[in-house]
Amino acid sequence: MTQSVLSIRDLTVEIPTRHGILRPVDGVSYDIAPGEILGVVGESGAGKSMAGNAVIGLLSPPARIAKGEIHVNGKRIDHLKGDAMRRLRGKEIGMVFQDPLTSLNPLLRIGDQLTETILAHLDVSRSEAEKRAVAALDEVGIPGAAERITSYPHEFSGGMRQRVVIALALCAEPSLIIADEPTTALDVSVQAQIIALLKSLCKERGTAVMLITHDMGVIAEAADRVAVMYAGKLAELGSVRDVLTTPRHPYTDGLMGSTPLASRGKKRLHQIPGAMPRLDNLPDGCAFHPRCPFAQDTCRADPAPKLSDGNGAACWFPLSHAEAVA
Ligand SMILES: Nc1ncnc2c1ncn2[C@@H]1O[C@H](COP(=O)(O)OP(=O)(O)OP(=O)(O)O)[C@@H](O)[C@H]1O
Repeated sequence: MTQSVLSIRDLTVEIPTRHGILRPVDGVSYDIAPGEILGVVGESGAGKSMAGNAVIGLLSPPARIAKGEIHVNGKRIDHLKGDAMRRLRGKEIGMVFQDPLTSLNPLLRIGDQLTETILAHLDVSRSEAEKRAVAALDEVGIPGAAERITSYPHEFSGGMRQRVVIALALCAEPSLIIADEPTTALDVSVQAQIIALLKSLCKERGTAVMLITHDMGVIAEAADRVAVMYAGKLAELGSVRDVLTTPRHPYTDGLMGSTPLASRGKKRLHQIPGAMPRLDNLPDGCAFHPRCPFAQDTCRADPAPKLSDGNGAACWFPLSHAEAVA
């Protein structure tokens, strides 16, 4: 069996507050294989970014990993701090955030940023690093890469800048990319191009991707598997084909109903009523029950069951396909 690039087990992030301990990520487990794109989806506040930030050691205090393990290429990393974590970022884990300007230094030419990143993580000469920097820009579709290498970040359009960020994330040949809403800040017309670029480059190189998005359309376009999060927990996990064609969790079905692309041609729940509960005011039982059209007494009394063998839906009464399309 191929070793997973990323393996998360029972990951729990806690935030101590005056109102008690909040758990924005609560007992989450999944794996990502080489070359696989795992889409992590859910409404705002579901805990998607917290899970990604936990992996790359960028949780803002007082948020902290309270329980669970994170392994990258078989090596446990959840306890790493400072320099050890910084070395891992860039070399083994590349990052693409929503706003390209958070990843790029506005005062440095992009060629220098690429070259320094390559030199920091790969054992190559400066001239080889400079050559690779041009090749990296070329690969992400920056026209005239050899000349644009001397440009500053502000001299690119938003879409082109995100291409530069992808080049920067991939230039040290990491085995894992964490992409957190990589297209949300871009014009609709360039969103699909950036997702297609990320997908093709990672597939070519066998890079694993954790693709965080609120958009089921992006999941349908790019992901191989999908993890649906709700109020810090995994609601559903499975292959994109299974989850999008026959969602088992009523929340997943509702998310699909609000996405024209993902629900095209299918009759689904139209909208999920209400809003996700605040973490300091979670209902008893399954956190989704107040919004669930299928909730029964068990759902109101008992926390949702865990996913069995890491797949399926964390639901007492998962939808049969007949119900999902009724
Ligand atoms: N310092 C904090 N104190 C209390 N709650 C916090 C703090 N930081 C984050 N949270 C809560 O943690 C939860 C998870 O946030 P997270 O950013 O991971 O959500 P998300 O699914 O990525 O949403 P979005 O798409 O809006 O970024 C949210 O409910 C948020 O309000």
